Amino acid sequence: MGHMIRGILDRYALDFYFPSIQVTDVIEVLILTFLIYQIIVWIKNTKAWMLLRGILVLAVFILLAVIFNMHTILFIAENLVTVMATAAIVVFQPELRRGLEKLGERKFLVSVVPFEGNKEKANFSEETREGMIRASYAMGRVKTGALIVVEQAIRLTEYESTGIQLDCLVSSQVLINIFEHNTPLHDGAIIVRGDRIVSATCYLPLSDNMSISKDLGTRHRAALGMSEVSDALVIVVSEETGAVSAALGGKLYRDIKEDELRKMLTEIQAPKKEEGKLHKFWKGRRKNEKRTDE
Ligand SMILES: Nc1ncnc2c1ncn2[C@@H]1O[C@H](COP(=O)(O)OP(=O)(O)OP(=O)(O)O)[C@@H](O)[C@H]1O
Repeated sequence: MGHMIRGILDRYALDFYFPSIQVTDVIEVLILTFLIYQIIVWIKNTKAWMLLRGILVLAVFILLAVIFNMHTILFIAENLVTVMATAAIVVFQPELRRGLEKLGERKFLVSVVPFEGNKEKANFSEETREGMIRASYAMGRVKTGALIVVEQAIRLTEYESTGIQLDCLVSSQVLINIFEHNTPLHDGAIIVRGDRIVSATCYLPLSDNMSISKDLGTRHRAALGMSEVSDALVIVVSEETGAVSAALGGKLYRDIKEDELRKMLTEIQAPKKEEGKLHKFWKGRRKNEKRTDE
């Protein structure tokens, strides 16, 4: 039996080419699979999906031009390839940047490099969350405009530096005071990191989303823009209507109720649930420091 199998193998199998597979080859395949998967997900979730469909339509036209020997179309297509590649990079700069930032995000790193998970993430406490909610709806009732950026894994240092540096615990009173009309800090956005306000009067990038409602002005566009280039949750209170909205992941959730905002704020830092209560209470405070609403 053994002789028979060996005979069959000698006769047929030896004609095949079996490359020797090294460990690095397996790693290479895994890396490529992962990258291709990420690129496909990225394409699906961004404007790049529309670009891809556009490219497919163009490809069909070019194929027809090849089949029917349309030289002029082929000449134009050949010369436009480089220009179009450069244009795509310029048009999709925010998405490309977001994609690269995502690679560096802690959530992603934790799954690949386990020790990253031990690093401190600037989470906020329940008091901070409630302070932000209370202040937002209190400002909404008296139609005071506000823009609150709640930082997550992506550091917003670049935007922080456009404003006035602060270092103070979040409380509803402080927030209401900051956004009070005709005060030096009311214009622009504030950035909240963990339990502290780190900057006020910050300038945020404006979204160029064409589908955003025409009745929304630059405050809402800035909130949406910030959520497109980062993982931050941006709370916006309209000066015109008093409505509270929130922008997250490039989407604007308009005129949301208190409970919805609470849910969003809770969900963005879901892993925090595992932490001890005492740790939550003290995080972000200096020794003997108290909130104004305590
Ligand atoms: N790029 C920006 N970054 C930060 N804040 C901004 C930015 N653009 C506008 N703002 C804030 O928004 C205010 C202007 O709001 P505007 O009335 O244009 O917006 P809106 O979306 O219609 O909001 P509202 O409903 O409150 O009127 C500015 O005074 C400023 O405080």
